Amino acid sequence: MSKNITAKNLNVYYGDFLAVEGINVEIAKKSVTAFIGPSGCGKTTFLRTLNRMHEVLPGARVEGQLFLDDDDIYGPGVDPVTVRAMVGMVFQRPNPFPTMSIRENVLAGYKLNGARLSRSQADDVVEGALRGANLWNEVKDRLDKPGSGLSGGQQQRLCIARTVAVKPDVILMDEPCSALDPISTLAIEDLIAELKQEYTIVIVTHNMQQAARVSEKTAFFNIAGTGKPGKMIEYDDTSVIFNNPSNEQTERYVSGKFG
Ligand SMILES: Nc1ncnc2c1ncn2[C@@H]1O[C@H](COP(=O)(O)OP(=O)(O)OP(=O)(O)O)[C@@H](O)[C@H]1O
Repeated sequence: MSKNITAKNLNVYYGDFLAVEGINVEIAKKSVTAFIGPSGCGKTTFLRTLNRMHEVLPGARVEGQLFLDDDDIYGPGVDPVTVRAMVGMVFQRPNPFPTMSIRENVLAGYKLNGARLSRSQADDVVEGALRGANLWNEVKDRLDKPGSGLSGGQQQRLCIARTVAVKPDVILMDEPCSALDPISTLAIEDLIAELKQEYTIVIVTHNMQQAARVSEKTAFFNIAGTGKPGKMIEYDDTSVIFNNPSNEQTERYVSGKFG
């Protein structure tokens, strides 16, 4: 249910523009890895290559290899839709489907995949996913009410429930708390700590305290200047990145001297 991620010599383009260059990284299963770095250094771009979301933009492409365990997700004949079922994504703004009920939102992935569930199977999926997202107790009496009627923090947990419902191997989170208040943020951080027991989690965050709180490993990205590609400068245990980084750029960034 959880897979290792390995990138080998990965370059990421928007048309002719090389946005991210030369990524080599191994991310262990059942762990949380944070991507940090200044704006525009390619964190989101690289994150979106991990489930082949990048290529939905016209002209966007990837060079190199990206493995989930031993399978290259960019290998010949691999269906991006299958990859996206294995690698779920949670976005910056909670985005439940506004016309769907809470229950329908949780089941949306099954519907998209064309799976047919009996009523009792669907009930089990809904309860399991909402429990997994620490939302069950708050919504169990209003499953048929619209998902858009929940608070922002609850909506984000609903989006996490929708993601875990289809049992992915990896969960990608792109600044999942940036639109949330501090209490909801802590609820999501607690949830991340629980989810890592089952999933490989990669999170982009601008909040360095958050990276320090939730992740075991941190990757620092940087960019040499406008128009230059973003690079992964240093990747290590989170405690090393924040307390004793080996690269001077990392040290300057985590100590607040730039960015
Ligand atoms: N759709 C796009 N088309 C062309 N270039 C893009 C597109 N999206 C991003 N870029 C460029 O790719 C580079 C990396 O952007 P990206 O959004 O990945 O950075 P980031 O580190 O996630 O930034 P932020 O922290 O501000 O979200 C930037 O130069 C950006 O302008």
